[in-house]
Amino acid sequence: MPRYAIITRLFPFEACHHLPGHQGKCRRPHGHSYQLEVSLRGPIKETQGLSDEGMVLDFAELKALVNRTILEQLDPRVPRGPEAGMIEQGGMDHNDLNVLTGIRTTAENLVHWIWEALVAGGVPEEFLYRIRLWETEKGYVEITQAERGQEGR
Ligand SMILES: Nc1nc2c(c(=O)[nH]1)N=C([C@H](O)[C@H](O)COP(=O)(O)OP(=O)(O)OP(=O)(O)O)CN2
Ligand SMILES: [Zn+2]
Repeated sequence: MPRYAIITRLFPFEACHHLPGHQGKCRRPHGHSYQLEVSLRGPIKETQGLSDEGMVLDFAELKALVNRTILEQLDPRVPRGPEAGMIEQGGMDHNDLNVLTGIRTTAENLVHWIWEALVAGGVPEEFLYRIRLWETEKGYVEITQAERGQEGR
């Protein structure tokens, strides 16, 4: 019987967003120091002599996957979308999650967007265990297979 484990790596990033129509302060553009936590659950590899013997997935591989599929698009030095020109004209110098994702950027919606981006980027969905996104130091949203409607698949 294979032994299983859950591995988690943290990915801090800076970005701005706003929530149109929000009754509080969040309707205006503002920045957050987000902290993304990506957790995978899988069998511990047992093949002797391989670099990843005793691992579910090398943290370096997980880092490369998340960088490629999510964080490289969020790099504030890489403006995206039609608003990119604003930066040269003295506009926002953070990535704007509203522009990048095209969704209403609540933390709830963002964790589902991140889940889907990771799967589209090649992370096997059955290995995705939890996506947790800290929007502030005090508040986070997380989803697991259950919230994706995939428990027991
Ligand atoms: N369920 C959710 N509620 C809120 C979200 C969200 O994504 N999901 N987002 C916001 C805003 O983006 C806001 O920037 C963060 O809210 P809040 O915790 O109120 O921010 P502060 O840390 O600045 O709170 P203080 O109490 O003023 O320190 C709002 N709600
Ligand atoms: Zn916010």
